[in-house]
Amino acid sequence: MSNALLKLDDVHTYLGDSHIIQGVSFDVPAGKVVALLGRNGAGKTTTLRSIMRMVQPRRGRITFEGRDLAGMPTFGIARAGIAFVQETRAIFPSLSVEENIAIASRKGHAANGWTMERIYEDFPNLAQRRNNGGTQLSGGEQQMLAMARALVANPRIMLLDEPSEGLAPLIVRQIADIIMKLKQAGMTMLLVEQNFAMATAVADHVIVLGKGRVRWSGTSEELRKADEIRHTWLGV
Ligand SMILES: Nc1ncnc2c1ncn2[C@@H]1O[C@H](COP(=O)(O)OP(=O)(O)OP(=O)(O)O)[C@@H](O)[C@H]1O
Repeated sequence: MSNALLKLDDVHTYLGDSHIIQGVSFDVPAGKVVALLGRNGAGKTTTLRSIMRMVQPRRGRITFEGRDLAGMPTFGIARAGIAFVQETRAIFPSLSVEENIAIASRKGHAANGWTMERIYEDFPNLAQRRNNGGTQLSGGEQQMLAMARALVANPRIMLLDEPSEGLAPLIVRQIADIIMKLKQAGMTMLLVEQNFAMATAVADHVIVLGKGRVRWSGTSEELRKADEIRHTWLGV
């Protein structure tokens, strides 16, 4: 596919002696949201960490805009335009909301034009709390701040690791709305989720991962009808 912004081709990753990712291949086309679903331990986070080269795949190729990421350090991959919003949300607790965003700000792909002003328009909760410390935020606000910090680096693609984790349903809906808004603004996203309803509501395409392999892929609509796949690999 010529419009694949990010491409994984037969990726194998080991953690210690365990063969965690066993030949994973998929594409993330520009402007689309691809969801990576699977049970606990299926290898979703390890896939994201392989893309960022926080772990080194032993075999296979990962290309971004046609360029092989092998041998690149994690910071180089981030600078090339891949933003990773980790489950830990990695907020600096001693800094204010505004300072957290400011230090992450970078021109990056300026055409995207994510500035502090634009962040405050799209994340009114953060605007209200701009002078609050990172630790004074709710879980949902911390997730929004983590996403805002990724956006102001003006990436080409965002990797989101379980943004809904630990959040109340109402807040999950707010996060889903933000993801939809980003998609409408043209942002490409690879979304790792446990929340089936949320992920299928926002994704154009779904990859089901099970025991380190791609077990199924298709549209959200198709997955809702694929009862056996859902039961076997997702438990929903
Ligand atoms: N250092 C390690 N050595 C061996 N196995 C590990 C190590 N770290 C994690 N694992 C195992 O790797 C597997 C994949 O983990 P991974 O975090 O990628 O799964 P996941 O699908 O993202 O699940 P989760 O939702 O729990 O993060 C798990 O079974 C985990 O127990």
